[in-house]
Amino acid sequence: MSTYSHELQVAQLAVQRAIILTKRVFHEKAKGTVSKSDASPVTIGDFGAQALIIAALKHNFPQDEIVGEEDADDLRSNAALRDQIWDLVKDTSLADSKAEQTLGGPIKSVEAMLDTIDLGNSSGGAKGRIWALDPIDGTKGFLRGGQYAVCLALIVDGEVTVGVLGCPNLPVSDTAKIDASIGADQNDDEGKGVLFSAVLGCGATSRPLSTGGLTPSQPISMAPISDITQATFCESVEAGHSAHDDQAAIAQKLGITKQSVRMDSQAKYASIARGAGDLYLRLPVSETYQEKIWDHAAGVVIVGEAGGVVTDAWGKKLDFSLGRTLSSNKGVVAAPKSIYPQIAKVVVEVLSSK
Ligand SMILES: Nc1ncnc2c1ncn2[C@@H]1O[C@H](COP(=O)(O)OS(=O)(=O)O)[C@@H](OP(=O)(O)O)[C@H]1O
Ligand SMILES: [Mg+2]
Ligand SMILES: [Mg+2]
Ligand SMILES: [Mg+2]
Repeated sequence: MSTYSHELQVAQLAVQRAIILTKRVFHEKAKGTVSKSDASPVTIGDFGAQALIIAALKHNFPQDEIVGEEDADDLRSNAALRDQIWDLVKDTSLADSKAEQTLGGPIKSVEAMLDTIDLGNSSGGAKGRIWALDPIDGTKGFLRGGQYAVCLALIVDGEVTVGVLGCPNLPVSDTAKIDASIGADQNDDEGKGVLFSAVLGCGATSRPLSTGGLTPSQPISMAPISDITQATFCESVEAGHSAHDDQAAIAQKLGITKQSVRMDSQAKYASIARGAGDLYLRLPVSETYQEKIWDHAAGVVIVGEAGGVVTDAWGKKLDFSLGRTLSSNKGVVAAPKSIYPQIAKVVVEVLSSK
């Protein structure tokens, strides 16, 4: 077995199992949405997915720390919400019993579920093995039936080493370039659901999501691009998450004529890594907002291994060793190696002229 192959397998199966739950929430349930202290939404899907993934990590790697987006505070004071989540978590399992066994089987009790969610409370840092978990990235996209991703990455001594992104609403087929329709409501599951993975130094892959064991994978790589004016660039749906006006100015300066593709979540990183798009621009809207490590860790290693470069808006490598946030970085620029320098120069020009 190569280094990190067990970590990769557990992460892939754990993400795959969590997506069984998030899809059940989307199709069968009231979403149980509550507002967090920063006014952002969280649903029973986010809590349930965090519980299932942390249980799988703790079963296999009991010593590892976990930086998870959610905590169980709201559930300890809201029995109805807690019971709704437990109802889903207790009988969500992979259809392949060997794969389910690898993840340690079901969580034992509702109390154990709350404690498991709270194991995502690591403060992160520069030493040792730390998992970064976003149980639903793009919660707003999830709620509106757009793109969302279940995101898990292993950071070793501050370096993102393993990354897995489960994107239930991306098309399995990657032959077409993405366009505006990709970010819109996904009305059915037909032909959708992709699991992206990478291990540092070992390349990036994708495979169709399944509800059992892992399906065969294929290598992915960014699209070769020589004429930047033909690039497809991705950005957030929410204007509050990245500066659409600065991004439009950058695109214009680069001579990009195509309309940007707006989609929620790290599905943006996944889409450029498989060559369905070319660039991802995420310029800061606020002086004070610090990007969260779970919003980027998996995407960064997947794009890096697919032949891309990811930095912040000023060309600095994203530093995952400083805790739960990327406190020394502002914004994100992700692009194929060949055109990154051209883009980075224009990003700095636009930001400096403000
Ligand atoms: N002000 C601000 N600036 C930048 N980023 C922010 C901000 N506020 C929230 N967030 C984080 O954005 C995550 C959603 O990812 P995207 O921005 O790619 O999606 S979206 O298109 O805007 O919905 C979202 O992740 P989830 O909470 O997991 O959905 C947030 O962590
Ligand atoms: Mg959130
Ligand atoms: Mg997120
Ligand atoms: Mg989230």
